[in-house]
Amino acid sequence: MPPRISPLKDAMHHVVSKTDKTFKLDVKYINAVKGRGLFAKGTFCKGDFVVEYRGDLIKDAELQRRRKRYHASCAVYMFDFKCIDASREDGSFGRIVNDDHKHPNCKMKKIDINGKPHLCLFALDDIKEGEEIAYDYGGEDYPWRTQMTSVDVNSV
Ligand SMILES: C[S@@+](CC[C@H](N)C(=O)[O-])C[C@H]1O[C@@H](n2cnc3c(N)ncnc32)[C@H](O)[C@@H]1O
Repeated sequence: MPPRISPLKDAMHHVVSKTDKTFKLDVKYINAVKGRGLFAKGTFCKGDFVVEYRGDLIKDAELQRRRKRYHASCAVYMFDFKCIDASREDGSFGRIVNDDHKHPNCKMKKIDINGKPHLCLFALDDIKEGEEIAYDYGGEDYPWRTQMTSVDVNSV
């Protein structure tokens, strides 16, 4: 087996080259509620770098300005730690990752590269082929966390 590349070096490589792991990840349509999701088409080991949440790094004043301008369905793509605005459909994979606050398999971490912060997802556990990539979006009460789907209703 080839030696494992350090997750941080791997993340830096993908951040700098603005590339996603297209050989290990796939975007698939799930359903009308969730929309699309990102799925593993290879395996990941616990700790591995998975994907960058790529977008425009914007300041607070610009964040407030864009929030007023955007429809709610776009505003949810804005990851607010400073703010990464990933609302533009640019074909990148990070913006497709859905929320799972109960059983996330990835964790978002901020890493600084060349003096700029970047948001990257790292595997919390080993991830099997076919698993959906998901992380905990954070504390907000997002509507989908309380809404029951027809799948939930049928299993009650
Ligand atoms: C950053 S986007 C994720 C990608 C999105 N699913 C797509 O198709 O572009 C966030 C949006 O995905 C949906 N979403 C994310 N996690 C979800 C979940 N656990 N259940 C239902 N919808 C979810 C919500 O519509 C949310 O506004």
